[in-house]
Amino acid sequence: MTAPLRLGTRASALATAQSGQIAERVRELTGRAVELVEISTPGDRSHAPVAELGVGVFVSALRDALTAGDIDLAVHSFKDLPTAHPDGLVVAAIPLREDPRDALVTRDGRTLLDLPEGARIGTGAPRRVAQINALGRGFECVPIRGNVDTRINRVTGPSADLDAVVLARAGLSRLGRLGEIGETLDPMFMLPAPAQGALAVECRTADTTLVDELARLDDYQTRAVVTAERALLAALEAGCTAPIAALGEVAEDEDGSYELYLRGAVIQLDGRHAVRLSGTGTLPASTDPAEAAAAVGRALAATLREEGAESLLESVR
Ligand SMILES: NCc1[nH]cc(CCC(=O)O)c1CC(=O)O
Repeated sequence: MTAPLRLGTRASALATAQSGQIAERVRELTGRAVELVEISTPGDRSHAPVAELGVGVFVSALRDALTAGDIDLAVHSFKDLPTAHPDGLVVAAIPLREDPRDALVTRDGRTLLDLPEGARIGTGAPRRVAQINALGRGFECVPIRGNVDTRINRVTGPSADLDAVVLARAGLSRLGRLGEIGETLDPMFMLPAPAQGALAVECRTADTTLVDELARLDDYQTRAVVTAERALLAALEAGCTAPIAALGEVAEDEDGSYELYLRGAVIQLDGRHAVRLSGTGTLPASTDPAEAAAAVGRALAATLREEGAESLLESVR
């Protein structure tokens, strides 16, 4: 009888929902018992905007607990992970991604087209603010923080003060709240954050048995697209709070190899200037797609730079 695996999670509803769903998958695939261990992070205790708290604020407490041996695995929202990876830990699985798109929560099923000029939209994420401003519809972006429930309450609660909030559709899906979406936003104008909707299942590199067991949760196509999106972000030397968007998609070729189509955008906060480009590459059929996918991301980052991404980023640094 082996000891149960300890899965560390933040206490928020979203974190416990996604950790619980992964715990269930680990039980199914490995036959091992899994228990959730709540870890409080400075990001949960602070009310400052995420852009001020800095990259990885939600992640380091979980990683410290992993390194210290207090927990055996952790589930992160992949888009919240810093691009640098710590020694001694490995992302052992990237499970099948949820729908990566952003969603607009409104009252009475209103869509973006139904919102009047001057409508107040809650989001503090520079990437979302920049793309809403780029619509040229005269919307006002209002910085907002807190968990999903708090954010939705600003629109539909008793003391609502906003017309809409932008949230990742994936988070709403994991919480069973898709019904509150007024419109899922088209990536043509609201390109998601790199790795949005994907999870990273992390453990200690030295736990080789667990590393192998968790590999059964891995999804090839998700790993490929997420690797490409994150390589683009890393090559632009920017974190998850920069106005950078990326979305990879994969199609299978007749010969069994895969074609990766990657879109990327850097948008100035006021939405007046943006660089939006795409790139493609072929991924090997059977081997690890990571290197080929990362190359597509780096190449697209280089093209974005040539077309002026650097000066757009400079304006927000
Ligand atoms: N930065 C917070 C965060 N990190 C991951 C998600 C949503 C779920 C996901 O992308 O996997 C959210 C909330 C949001 O952006 O609406």
